[in-house]
Amino acid sequence: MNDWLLRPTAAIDPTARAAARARQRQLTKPPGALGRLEILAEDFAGWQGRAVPRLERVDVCVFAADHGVAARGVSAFPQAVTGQMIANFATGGAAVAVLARAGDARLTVVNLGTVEPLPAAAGVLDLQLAPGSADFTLTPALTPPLLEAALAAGRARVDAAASLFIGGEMGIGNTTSAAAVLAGLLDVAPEAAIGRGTGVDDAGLARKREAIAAGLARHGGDWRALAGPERALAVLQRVGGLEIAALAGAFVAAAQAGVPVLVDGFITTVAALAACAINPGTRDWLLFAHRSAEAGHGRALAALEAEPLLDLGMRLGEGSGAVVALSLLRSALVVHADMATFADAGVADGGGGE
Ligand SMILES: O=C(O)c1ccc[n+]([C@@H]2O[C@H](COP(=O)([O-])O)[C@@H](O)[C@H]2O)c1
Ligand SMILES: Cc1cc2nc[nH]c2cc1C
Repeated sequence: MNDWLLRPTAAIDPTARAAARARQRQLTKPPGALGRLEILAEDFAGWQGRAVPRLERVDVCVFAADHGVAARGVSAFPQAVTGQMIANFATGGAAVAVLARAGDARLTVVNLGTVEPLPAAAGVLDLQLAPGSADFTLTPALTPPLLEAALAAGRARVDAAASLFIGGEMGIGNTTSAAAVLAGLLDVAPEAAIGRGTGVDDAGLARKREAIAAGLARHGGDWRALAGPERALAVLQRVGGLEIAALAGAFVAAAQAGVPVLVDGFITTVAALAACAINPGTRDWLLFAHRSAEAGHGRALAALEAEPLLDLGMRLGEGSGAVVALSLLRSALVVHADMATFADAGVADGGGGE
């Protein structure tokens, strides 16, 4: 079954982290003057087990799926957009594709299940596990075997040779599913978890709240007595979605493989919250790229004690915010690696500590 999910995550190397910190003090700048960039370099040193870490290969994987709950009128866009955007990722016109190209990251697109099967498209891994998830106001979103297959599909996209994994998602209706997962994991009211997604009006927002309330009323009893991994898996199965589960599986697998993850926006952060509930060691391998404009993201970030790098008012998903933040990581690691030390440059140091 899902035994792999509970296997230990990789260890962080405290010696390499300390060596990176010592190196930061020798670089030609006042101590701490590069702020959070210094911490990022130290984080990567601990993850990579070397004082001078490098971003050699960045993998971006966009997981796409349809959502039965879209039938409740919870999105500003028609369901067909999920499949249409999959093609746009593959042909390179979507934001994340453009950004990945510019940012020297490798993009993979995985279709986990759309209502309309995709025409064969070059560059898409078309798994089509099911025609999307079921409408969770009526039945569980996923069957247990589908949940297992989606988690495994995420795991299969993680390559231990990558220096960084970015998970993206695409799925019309998925802010409703993600909000339901968030509400289920944290036991918060739908109001605290929802936002306008692709831009629903007040009536659409009310339909989202009602759909989530109906989902919680129908399924909440199945998980309320549970805790830890059992609860997270029950929530994902009852009210989640294929791409949310795949992201959670990928995040756990990345932490187990020793590959750090740069988490994107609302849906991916909810998947990260589920991943950490399933396997708490996952948290040590997560960095958070940005604060999405989606109301509800703050709740998920707070639960993970995450302080994202950027706040740009983005709410696109796809992994786009994470690929934007990738340039910050590159800056952090290049100054750490290539700046002159006080000794190299013949610059007088301050003589003291931080
Ligand atoms: O990542 C985010 O923070 C985010 C916030 C709002 C919307 N989205 C994207 O918009 C789609 C879901 O919106 P909706 O309104 O259909 O639920 C889905 O494809 C997501 O990638 C993503
Ligand atoms: C056009 C469009 C692009 C997206 N990318 C991620 N979610 C999306 C939703 C829409 C509607």
